[in-house]
Parts: sequence; structure tokens; C-alpha cells
Amino acid sequence: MPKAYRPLSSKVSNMSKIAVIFGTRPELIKLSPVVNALRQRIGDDAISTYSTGQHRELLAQAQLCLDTPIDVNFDVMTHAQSTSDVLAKTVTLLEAEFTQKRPELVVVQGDTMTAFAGAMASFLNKIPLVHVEAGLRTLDQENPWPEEGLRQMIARVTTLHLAPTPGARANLMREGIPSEKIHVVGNPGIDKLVALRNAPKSPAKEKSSLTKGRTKLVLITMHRREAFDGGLDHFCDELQKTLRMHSNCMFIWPLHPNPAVRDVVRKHFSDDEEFPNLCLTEPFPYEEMISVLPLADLVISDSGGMQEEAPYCGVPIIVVRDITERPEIIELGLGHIAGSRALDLSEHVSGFLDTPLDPNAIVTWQKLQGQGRSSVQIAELLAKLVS
Ligand SMILES: CC(=O)N[C@@H]1[C@@H](OP(=O)(O)OP(=O)(O)OC[C@H]2O[C@@H](n3ccc(=O)[nH]c3=O)[C@H](O)[C@@H]2O)O[C@H](CO)[C@@H](O)[C@@H]1O
Repeated sequence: MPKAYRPLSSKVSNMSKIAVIFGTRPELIKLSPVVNALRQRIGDDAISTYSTGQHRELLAQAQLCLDTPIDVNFDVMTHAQSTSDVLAKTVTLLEAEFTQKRPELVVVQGDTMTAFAGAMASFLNKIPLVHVEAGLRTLDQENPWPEEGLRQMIARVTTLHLAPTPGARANLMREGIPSEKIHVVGNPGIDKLVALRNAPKSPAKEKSSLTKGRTKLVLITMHRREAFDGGLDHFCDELQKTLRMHSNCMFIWPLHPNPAVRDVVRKHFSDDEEFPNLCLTEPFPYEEMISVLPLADLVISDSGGMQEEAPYCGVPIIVVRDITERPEIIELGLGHIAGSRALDLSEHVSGFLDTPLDPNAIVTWQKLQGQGRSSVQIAELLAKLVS
């Protein structure tokens, strides 16, 4: 049994009505505002939080800023275990907990293995499941893998689908889900971003301290599994050309801790002096990301959250994927798909740096994301479902 797992935790009150499950950095970023809104709406004891610890370090780093207590930490990750081991362990632990504690609702978010395990455990216990970020689809099981498959399977056992946008709602209805089971609520991941931007805890950063005398700032993040199959190598080749072509830009790349990312990147950029306009760093704490992002002129990323946050802050994004489940940002002209190999990256960069975004498109995206009020809407909906 994992060392940090406290069996049938005494910290979770038997009166807990809603169990909220997360395990990765983006799940915590998106669910923490929901947990806080629920605590305010129906009381602290009514909510219990479970972390699987799927992203151990990144979750701990994000937790420092998001102040959401974790009632039970399963800490499931151990060295060299298979994905099915992690899944089996997580479903077993959650199912045992739910069997004893019988929450009235289980909440999962997005498309991770943690969310899928939470969904299976609630299904096996016949506990109604709420899915946050329901209905994002590419309809290509391999892109992104395994997320597209996981979120489609979660939808099959979900009771209440909380779709971020009307487009996500339409996707669910095409799968036969009745409209009364779907609510469009925006994106709670934006709520904390809005709150932090309105009341920053630390002084704003100066752009010049980041660009070191250059005129433009480009932020990069990369971590998807599709990229491990040679795509990241191609991306690094394209990035080398881009760094040479855009010597007036400073490129900052907080590296994901996954060794499959770091080893490839270090191989391509072993000589610090060859590319003085590239800064490879440790992952930014979330609060720092939120303060740096609005200063950027462009983001290059394969991340889902960055596709939401960058355009929200009025920053264009080059999406290093073959397809996106957030087609609205492409349709609005706030993002561009460069493909998972990022062919002609340098031209894509020039295109965005030379053309300002349409301010109306930015406002449309901000409205689609809920403008910082998503978690309160979610808490109102869930409050009606519990005793
Ligand atoms: C297929 C897909 O799109 N799935 C997504 C995937 O999440 P992702 O791709 O968004 O994951 P990441 O990129 O790891 O996280 C992003 C967050 O991290 C912050 N950040 C980043 C770098 C850094 O140095 N410091 C930071 O603080 C950043 O601001 C942002 O908030 O799973 C989620 C969970 O289910 C889903 O919701 C989500 O759709």
C-alpha cells in the first residue's frame, strides 16, 4: 500500500457530501476554485478532496499558490510501474473509500488517468458523477492520446456534464446525451487567473527583466505524449532555426519534469552559448506563470490549459499538435495549428508577431471561458443536487 495513503481517512468527515478527485497540476488548477466555491456555498465539512498524486512534484508546486487542502493523498506513483498498475491501484483505493464514506456526488475534471479512475470508482458504487470540462473532442483517439479516449469513456458514466462552451455541449449532444444533463459553465481554470490578475500577491514582473534587452518575449511549454514519438526532436530542430531567425526575441521554456521531455531538449540545446535567446528553466510555479503570461508576445505549446489561458490574456498561441479540441481559438484567429512536428515554425512565429490580434475575438473567448465566474456557477448547480 502506498506510504502516504491513510486508509479510510479520518480526515474525511462521514458527512462529506461531495468527493472531489484530482491528481495532476492542471486538474488542481481547474478544480481548486470549484472546491473553494463549494466550501463557501455548502460548508467545509461537506466537501472532501482526494489526490492520487499522479503528478507529485507539479501538484505540490501548484498547491503552494492554490491553497486547497488535500484530505486524502493516495500518492500512487512508484518507480517503473505500468499505467494499468496505476489505474488498478487508483480505482481500488477510491472504490474502497466511496464504499465506506458514500458521498452523494463525485466530481472529476478533464481527461487524465485520475479522472478516469474516479469515474470508474463512482460508477462501480452507483454514485452520481459530475464531469467538469465535459465535451471537449477531437474525435481522433490517437490525438491526444490517451486523453481523447479517456474523456469519451468518462462521458459514458457521467450524470451531470459541465461543458465549458456551447461547442462542447454540441459535441455531447451528438453522442446522444440529453440536453438536460449538460450545463455550459465556462472554465473554472480561468477563475483563479482572473482573481490573481485582479489582486496579485506579488509585485508585477517587468518584461525587460525577462527579455534581457530583446524586444519580444515568447513562452514555450511542451509535454504531450504524442511528442515523445519523434515529434519533440522535430520541434527542437524547428526551434533552432526559429531562434536564429528571431534573434530579437527571448524564448523562455519552463521544462516539464518528465525525463522523456528533458532528455530530448537537453540533447538539442546542450551548448548554452549557441542559443543566447533561449532560456530553459524549471517549471514555473502557477502564480509566476500567470504573472509572466500576459507579458508574452506569443506562446508556443501543446498544452490544453495554455490554449485557454494565453488567448484569455490576449496572447496568441501556436499549437504544436495536429488537431485541437478547442477549435474556437483557431476560428477566432487567436491560435494557429502548427502540427506535432511544428514544420515552418519560424514562419508561424513571424505571422503572429507581425499581426495584432482582433480585440473583439479576445473578448469573445473571454466570454466563452466564463470570465472568472465558472466555479460559482458550478457550486450553485451542485448545491441543488445534495441533501
Ligand atoms: C488534451 C488536453 O488538452 N488536456 C488538458 C490536460 O492539461 P494540460 O495540457 O493543460 O496540462 P499542463 O500543460 O501540464 O498544465 C497547464 C497548466 O499548468 C500551468 N503551468 C504550465 C507550465 C508551468 O511551468 N507552470 C504552470 O503553472 C499553466 O498555466 C496551465 O494552467 O489535462 C487537463 C486535466 O484534466 C485537462 O483539463 C486539459 O484539457
